Amino acid sequence: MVSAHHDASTPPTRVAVLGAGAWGTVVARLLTHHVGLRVRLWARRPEAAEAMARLRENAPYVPGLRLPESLHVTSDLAEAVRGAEAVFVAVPSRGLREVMARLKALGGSSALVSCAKGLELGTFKRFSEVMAEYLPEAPLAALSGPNLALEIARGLPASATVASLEGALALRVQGWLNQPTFRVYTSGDLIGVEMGGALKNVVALAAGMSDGLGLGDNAKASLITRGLAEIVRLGVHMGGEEKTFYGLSGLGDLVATCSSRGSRNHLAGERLARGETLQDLEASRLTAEGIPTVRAVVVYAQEVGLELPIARAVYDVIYEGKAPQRVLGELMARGAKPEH
Ligand SMILES: NC(=O)C1=CN([C@@H]2O[C@H](COP(=O)(O)OP(=O)(O)OC[C@H]3O[C@@H](n4cnc5c(N)ncnc54)[C@H](O)[C@@H]3O)[C@@H](O)[C@H]2O)C=CC1
Ligand SMILES: O=C(CO)COP(=O)(O)O
Repeated sequence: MVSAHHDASTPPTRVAVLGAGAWGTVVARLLTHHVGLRVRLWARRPEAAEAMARLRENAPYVPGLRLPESLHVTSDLAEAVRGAEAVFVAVPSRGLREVMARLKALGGSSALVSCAKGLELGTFKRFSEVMAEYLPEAPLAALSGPNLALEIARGLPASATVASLEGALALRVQGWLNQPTFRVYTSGDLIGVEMGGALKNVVALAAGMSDGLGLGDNAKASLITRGLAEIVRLGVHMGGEEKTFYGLSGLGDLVATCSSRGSRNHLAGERLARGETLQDLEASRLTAEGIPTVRAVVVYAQEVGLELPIARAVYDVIYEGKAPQRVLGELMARGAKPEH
């Protein structure tokens, strides 16, 4: 692998990645490509950090990915973030507030880069908004795109968008992550990038149900396309720019997640189609961010009077116990209308 240029006379820049699941581990590995960076990866459980440091792999989450010696793995949060110019937050939504509260207690002036995808139930906040509650002074960015972690871990090509209201931060993160197999674009539309990443998971649940029921490629293409219409409707309502939803963090990620057998949201949809319930999915600890997100979306859409039939159908299966076959049938039976 070709390494990014670094002048040996300049001191290294420190960055931290929080969350040593699939995505945090792969983001940390991507960052180690830049020789000017010192990367620390924080794992919540000491035994997980110890095993990763010793074996130089994270077999439970990213089998086969070799962790370079330069990647420092620790379960000590203070050590992970000390002196870091930026902290990449890759914990799933269920751990976000707990981790942010701990970060706040440590103080610090790092920029924060949200790597997670979802919307908070109850507040309907994007994750960068949740982060800002704890560290209001921190410059914020979000990284999102068609980024199935296990493909990137195998060195397969992928691309992503880093969005920030602060152009210099987006450029900085782009410079750290860009490499021959990972092409990074910048954007100033933080809302659009985060909304696209959150909402594609809801459509992926529907696509997984459709695949699980064997409804075919025409049905799935219809769900992806009409799902995109719902993403644009809600995303623009929230303040995102329409064009962002046709970019990597919108359509790009939507296509990847809805078509992939490697997507956990798609898998959750397939399992629901096989008759499994929310309780079954929760018991298996599957990270499928579309599950909490769809609830947040449907509650919010009801409040503001937005029509989001696919999100509603997914919600009805997961939270109302309706049969996937029935709700997908009901989508087809809705009143006839113009496409646009
Ligand atoms: N896996 C992927 O391909 C991608 C995932 N993402 C997003 O990244 C986020 C993390 O997902 P993954 O890494 O895939 O999940 P994962 O299921 O692979 O790993 C989750 C990790 O978070 C840890 N964790 C769980 N609860 C925690 C808590 N309360 N505090 C701290 N750590 C906790 C777990 O121990 C585990 O190490 C999600 O929002 C996901 O949507 C984004 C892009 C790609
Ligand atoms: O966000 C992802 C791909 O970009 C990962 O999707 P899943 O969380 O459904 O696995």
